[in-house]
Amino acid sequence: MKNIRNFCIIAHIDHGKSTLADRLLDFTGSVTEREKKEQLLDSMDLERERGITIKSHAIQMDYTYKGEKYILNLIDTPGHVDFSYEVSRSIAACEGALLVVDAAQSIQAQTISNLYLALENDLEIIPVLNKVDLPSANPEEVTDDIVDLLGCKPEEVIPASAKTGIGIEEILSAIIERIPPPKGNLDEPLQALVFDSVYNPFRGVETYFRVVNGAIKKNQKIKFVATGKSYFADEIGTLKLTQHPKQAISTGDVGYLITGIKDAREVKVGDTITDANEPTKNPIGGFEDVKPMVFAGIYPVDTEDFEELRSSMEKLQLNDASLVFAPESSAALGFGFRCGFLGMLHMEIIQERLEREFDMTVITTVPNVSYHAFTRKDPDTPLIVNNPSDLPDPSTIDRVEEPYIKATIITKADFVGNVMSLCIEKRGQITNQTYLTTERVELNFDMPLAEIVFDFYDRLKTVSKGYASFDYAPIGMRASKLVRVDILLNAQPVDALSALIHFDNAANIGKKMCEKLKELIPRQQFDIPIQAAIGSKIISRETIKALRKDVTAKCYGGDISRKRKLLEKQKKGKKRMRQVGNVEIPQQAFMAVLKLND
Ligand SMILES: Nc1nc2c(ncn2[C@@H]2O[C@H](COP(=O)(O)OP(=O)(O)OP(=O)(O)O)[C@@H](O)[C@H]2O)c(=O)[nH]1
Repeated sequence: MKNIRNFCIIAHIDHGKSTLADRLLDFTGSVTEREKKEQLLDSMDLERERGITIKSHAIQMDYTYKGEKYILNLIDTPGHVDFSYEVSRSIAACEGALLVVDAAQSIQAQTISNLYLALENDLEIIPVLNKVDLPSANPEEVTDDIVDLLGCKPEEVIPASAKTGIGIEEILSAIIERIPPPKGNLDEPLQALVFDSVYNPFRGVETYFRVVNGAIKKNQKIKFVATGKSYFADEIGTLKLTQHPKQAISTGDVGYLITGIKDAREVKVGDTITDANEPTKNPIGGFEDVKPMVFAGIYPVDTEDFEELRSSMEKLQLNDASLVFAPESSAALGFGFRCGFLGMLHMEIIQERLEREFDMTVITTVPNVSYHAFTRKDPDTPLIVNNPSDLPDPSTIDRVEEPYIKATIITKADFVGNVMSLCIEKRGQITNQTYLTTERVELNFDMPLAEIVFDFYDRLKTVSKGYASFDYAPIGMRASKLVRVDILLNAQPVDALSALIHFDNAANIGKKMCEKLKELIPRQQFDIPIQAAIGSKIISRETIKALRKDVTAKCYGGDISRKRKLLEKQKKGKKRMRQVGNVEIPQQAFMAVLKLND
């Protein structure tokens, strides 16, 4: 055990976490040339394309230092706020962390939020100043920033380049010298922390764990504490680039477990694995059931594909336990599902996977958060509203609560004014402002989560010319004056376009919605009035003028093949349109509310 080191890499997005991981694997000889791929730890196609690590994995390296053999377990952490609970459990499985900071970008919002998570778990922090090879690098200044942030000595910051290999050996020495070996007792009953799981269509769910006390043995009968279910450990082993089956994994070490579980929901990140016959009395703390934060309706473009969509969603859920869904019906869209996601990125991933892996064409409605409505009749019991159209009659409502977050934004001093105006417009209340240096400022706001879902990232980037980083954490529910704004097309309410909006912004947003929809909905053969309403009160109106649209008119009947081509083209253009009443609505229109400021 004294020769084991468990560590993770924490960094702001793009500061070089994956590249550094690759370099460490290279240097310790954990990868053969043949196995070398550019981003070794990111295995899902989608991840590779997006360049972000969505699912955390672990990898074991052997390294000889001063004549002694060491086992280094690198636990990879996802780099996006949607997956912050998984990050926290990966961090909990380690004794130390490499804090990677880009020498040109310095400290960013995610650097700080991840650092706090690591400090809460008492991790030893090794600061790494990455990308020193860049001409734009500012090593002295950024080292000062790191020293200020951590209160460490300048010589503790390791200058490195994950690209050229500078500093890699120093990092490995620091991992061994500075990170303490795991503590724990081999004679106690088994206690292992689940920090990740991956679905494998052939072998079932692979559970990644860190043994805190005792040992896990092949064929042992084990139990998951939170779910209460027992299984046999069919296979256990350590993770190199491939899996290496073992007879036992002991205190302090990291490994994988295969039990034949076929449903991802049976393995919960943060759960404790113990012996079924001699269970531990102390499950590992910090377990939470992950709760979806963002909801949206997903509907098949072709109403006949509902059952196929259901089976695709069920299959997706088998390997992504954080996806939740329930059937719903919409007057406008027919039968579909109300789905819960960890965040906006998670939602995009699910939508893309439905299309790529299951060949489904779907319509997604405007995402919203989960509200609590309290009625006058029963002002103590919250009614959970995951769909704006489920909000009870306003006359019966006592109050509505919405989820709030604490936002951390780091920007340049020049942009503080812009960022503040944006956050205030988004109903934020500033709670703190700290100058990290004379140039860089950290701002904290309490804000409604719903405002982040709506176009916040893009606006933040624009107002700060790209010089702002952003991270957030939920801080609970707060009462807000929210009203439901409905949209009527041709005098027919389209439930899928309803949104809950703060009373003060309702008139403005209603108006912008109507204008945006006018842009997005193609002209048809009759006038289409677009109205926004609160209850029975119309707050805004636009009209789409009629157009007799005959795409073949230009062809003078001459060339038939050209005519056919045009008709084909028109047919294709119809994909992702939904007929609501007698109006055709394209997919973008359902997301219009997200794009009001374009
Ligand atoms: N010049 C230079 N570029 C680097 C260095 N390390 C990483 N990069 C580049 O920086 C970019 C981001 O690196 P990644 O390793 O993907 O960053 P990451 O932190 O893993 O990013 P996420 O997985 O998206 O969180 C890539 O284009 C790398 O090639 C370095 O030391 N020097």
